[in-house]
Amino acid sequence: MNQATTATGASDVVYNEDVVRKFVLAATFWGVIGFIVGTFIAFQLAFPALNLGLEWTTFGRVRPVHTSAVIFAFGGSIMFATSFYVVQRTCRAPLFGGKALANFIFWGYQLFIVIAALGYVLGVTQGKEYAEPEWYADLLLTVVWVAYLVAFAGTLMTRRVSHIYVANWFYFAFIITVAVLHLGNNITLPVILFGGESFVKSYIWASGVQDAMTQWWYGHNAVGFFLTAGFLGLMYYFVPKQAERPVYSYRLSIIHFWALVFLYIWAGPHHLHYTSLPDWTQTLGMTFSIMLWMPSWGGMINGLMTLSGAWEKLRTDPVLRFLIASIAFYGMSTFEGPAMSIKAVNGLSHYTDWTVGHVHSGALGWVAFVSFGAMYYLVPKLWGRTRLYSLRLVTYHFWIATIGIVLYITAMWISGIMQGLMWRAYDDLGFLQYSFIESVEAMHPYYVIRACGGVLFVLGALIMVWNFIKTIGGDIREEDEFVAPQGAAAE
Ligand code: HEM
Ligand code: HEM
Ligand SMILES: [Cu+2]
Repeated sequence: MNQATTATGASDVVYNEDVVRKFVLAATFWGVIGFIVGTFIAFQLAFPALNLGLEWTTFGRVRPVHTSAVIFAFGGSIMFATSFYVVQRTCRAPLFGGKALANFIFWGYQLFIVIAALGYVLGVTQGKEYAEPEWYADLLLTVVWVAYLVAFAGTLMTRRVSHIYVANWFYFAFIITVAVLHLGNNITLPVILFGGESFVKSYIWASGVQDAMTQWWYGHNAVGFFLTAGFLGLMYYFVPKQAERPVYSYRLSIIHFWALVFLYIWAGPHHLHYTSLPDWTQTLGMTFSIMLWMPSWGGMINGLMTLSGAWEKLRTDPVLRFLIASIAFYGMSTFEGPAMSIKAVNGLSHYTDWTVGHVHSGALGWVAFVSFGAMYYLVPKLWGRTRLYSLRLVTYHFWIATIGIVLYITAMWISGIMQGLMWRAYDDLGFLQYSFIESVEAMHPYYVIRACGGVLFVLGALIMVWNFIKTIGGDIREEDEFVAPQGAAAE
């Protein structure tokens, strides 16, 4: 495998780096927008006056703008950028389909994002979480995604090395599964086909519990394949690269790959505990979720142990620090998830902020951090600079963002468990001890703390933007870090 990770590009192959550059810029842009919108809705929850009394700016409409901006616009652009970069290099082949296909994918995807976000603000939605876009946007995404599959699989098929590096397995599973999920969860009938007045409105084929199960088969595997498998692909390329070490165990990567893709698909019912979903289905979802802990930690161990023999690099390399911290957060949220999938635990955690805390330890700690690490690696390479403008700024970004995450998730753990306990508290006469609004009031301080965590996370991201602007501009800041690596530790 080592030969694959150290591929530097045979001289006769011209890689398409233009599309990678575009997607890196898009990811940076959408990341900042998504984090700012997240911080805005966090303040809305703390101070409802910020709904501004306008339909377009209410929490309910802005929330999906946040979730889609961070998952699909930011996360998606990262996936396109890194998968295109990695597949070309590890296959020593130019991107299949040429510039035209790559540009179609880029602009088609950006168009999809804008159409989807405009719809949310105007009140157009299917009402399915993470699958809010209506049928016309879904169709556009289908075309773009097929083009993505063609470009990626075509590059694999025209590869000039016999071996397929493990990162590509994860990317490929991500592309295929997201296609299946998207098609399965969006089978709808637009009302206009049946003489309805509205162009935008459609109805999902299923209803009731069948619809709920389809939705959470989708939602859970969006986490499993969009936010996990894809980003594991990223990890398998960029961690060995940045650490300059081979992957710890190639065998482990194959075992945990197959275990992960097999188990994830069945775990969706843990989103529907204690609903009208049949009991056996809930238990099945719980069982598979608990088993899922193992392949998840297999990935974590493989990522962390890649550093064995090179741990001291963590002291001097802040980019590596982002990557390794992300793996630690991945391990944490994939421990918390199986715990929350146990019905007795879920009885407390479900509907509370505990879920939101779990989401963001995965989303901020794992997805965003591993992406920042990859972007810091890529930007100097893609723009032909010898190194980043400033490593010290990377260190600042790391610590500011980490404090932001810690504020976010600890506030949510406390408020979530408090919510759960308040809702189930009875007084001596057997009446509920608290009214719902009392539990809402009790959340206020934690919502303020979470919003402050968001401000720090945004601040860190803006530092990154500044670093990118200077790096792309060709500036280099004289810093001790570069001459005497020990300087970073003394900082
Ligand atoms: C500055 C950083 C961020 C802040 C302040 C923030 C804030 C928020 C808030 C306030 C909510 C609504 C919670 C609720 O309804 O009670 C939310 C939901 C969500 N956010 Fe973020 N967010 C941030 C970054 C991210 C990132 C980077 C991702 C993904 C990569 C993400 C993914 C999500 C998801 C999936 C939900 C829905 C959670 C659920 O339904 O349980 N967020 N966020
Ligand atoms: C072994 C791995 C994992 C398991 C078994 C798991 C399990 C769970 C469970 C039980 C819930 C709460 C469902 C509910 O009460 O409504 C949940 C929610 C969630 N988890 Fe995980 N989790 C895992 C890893 C992750 C990771 C790594 C991420 C992010 C990158 C993530 C993102 C989410 C999101 C976005 C939700 C909220 C869905 C919603 O209600 O909108 N999970 N997860
Ligand atoms: Cu799930």
